[in-house]
Amino acid sequence: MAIISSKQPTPDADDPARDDVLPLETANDGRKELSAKTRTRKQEQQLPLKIIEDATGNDATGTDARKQEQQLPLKIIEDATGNDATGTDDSNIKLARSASLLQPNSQPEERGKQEERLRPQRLAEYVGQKDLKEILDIAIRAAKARHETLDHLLLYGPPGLGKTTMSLILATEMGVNCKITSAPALERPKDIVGLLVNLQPGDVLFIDEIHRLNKVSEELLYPAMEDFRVDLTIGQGSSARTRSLKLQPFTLVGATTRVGALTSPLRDRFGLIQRLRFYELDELTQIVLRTAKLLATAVTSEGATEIARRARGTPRVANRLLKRVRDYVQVKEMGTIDQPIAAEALERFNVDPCGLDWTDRRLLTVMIEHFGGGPVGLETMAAVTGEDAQTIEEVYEPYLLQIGYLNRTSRGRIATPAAWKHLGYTPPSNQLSML
Ligand SMILES: Nc1ncnc2c1ncn2[C@@H]1O[C@H](COP(=O)(O)OP(=O)(O)OP(=O)(O)O)[C@@H](O)[C@H]1O
Ligand SMILES: [Mg+2]
Repeated sequence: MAIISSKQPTPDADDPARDDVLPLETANDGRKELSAKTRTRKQEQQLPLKIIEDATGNDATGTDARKQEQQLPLKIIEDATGNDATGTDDSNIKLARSASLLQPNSQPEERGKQEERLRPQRLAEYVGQKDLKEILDIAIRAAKARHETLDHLLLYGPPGLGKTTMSLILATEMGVNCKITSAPALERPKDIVGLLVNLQPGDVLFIDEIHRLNKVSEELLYPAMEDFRVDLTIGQGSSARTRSLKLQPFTLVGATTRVGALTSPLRDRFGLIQRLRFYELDELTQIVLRTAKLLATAVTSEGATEIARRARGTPRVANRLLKRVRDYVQVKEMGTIDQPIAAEALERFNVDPCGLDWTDRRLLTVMIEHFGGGPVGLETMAAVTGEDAQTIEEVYEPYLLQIGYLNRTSRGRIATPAAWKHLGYTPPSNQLSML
């Protein structure tokens, strides 16, 4: 299976051995700057360095930090007390780790061969997403019976829910190759043309982050998707001519976390548009049990459920938590992972029993303490917490909505009584009437 991966590994900010991850201090303007005491010469040249994590959850600390700073809304990992969690102090490192443990975005070490091993290979092995599986099963059977390619498919939903995995499964089920790329790797027209002309009959072309395609690449895709041809302009000025190249029939699978950011001409060219939803507890438990088997790790079903409960409805997080618990059990020579052991290990990593990370908790706490639980507008939340509004909306709110801790109303966001209780507050009696 040909895989063209465009994702570059990012440096690991969690690694305490890294000399470019330094303790931070809060500057007068409330932003974080490197502590003068701990600057090295290398870092002196890079100042100001204040990025620990970008809005996608990827580590942005390092030599590219300034470049990234210009492009992305940024976030600094802080602990629950509002202090930076990036210092050399052990507890701070642990907090920074737990924040990234619960981030659904993939981390560098999750893009290797070992991770590929954990992906289900066939539709029958793919746990959950019942409706999606049914629809795709019918589409696959029909396409196979007619000896045609599958319709183009757009998969959208939060990170880590199985979009890439599903795309690979589709190719396997259809008995074709899957070529994987992502929109940022298709900057120049020749990148996408090169990919398209090299497709074999029936191939699946998977484009991740498809909402980030630039206009030129997107327009090259239109005739490719509709008529399996690509229109090229050869020459310049008055001698310029357009030539059409015929392509092999193929299936485009686009994946995005932001379906609203797709242009409508692109969206309309997909025959199937499917949303992936967060996984239920029993589905995630099955995923943990399956992964444990592949990793030859002994776990009871109660232990698996305990891990699943804290995994934010996301298989990638579930697999990551299982691996951390496995490490813990190995170091402590504990044997089978049962419920108390899983709970103990995850407590040590500061993973909340509901899978909240400290930003989730802070958002809810601010709503409760400063706004009586809401309603409060998104922009106000962003201003008060220092988080980027888009990040709140796309990364944090979906899970809080899913577990019923947050409600969106026309007047703003409301923390539900369940959120009050989870954080140790007593909800006011008028809270229910607000919902
Ligand atoms: N339905 C599932 N059953 C079992 N494991 C799954 C399932 N969905 C995802 N996984 C596991 O979760 C991991 C993440 O899945 P995947 O990479 O497909 O997510 P994604 O939606 O493409 O994420 P991103 O938006 O970050 O690209 C995979 O390594 C896979 O092992
Ligand atoms: Mg993916």
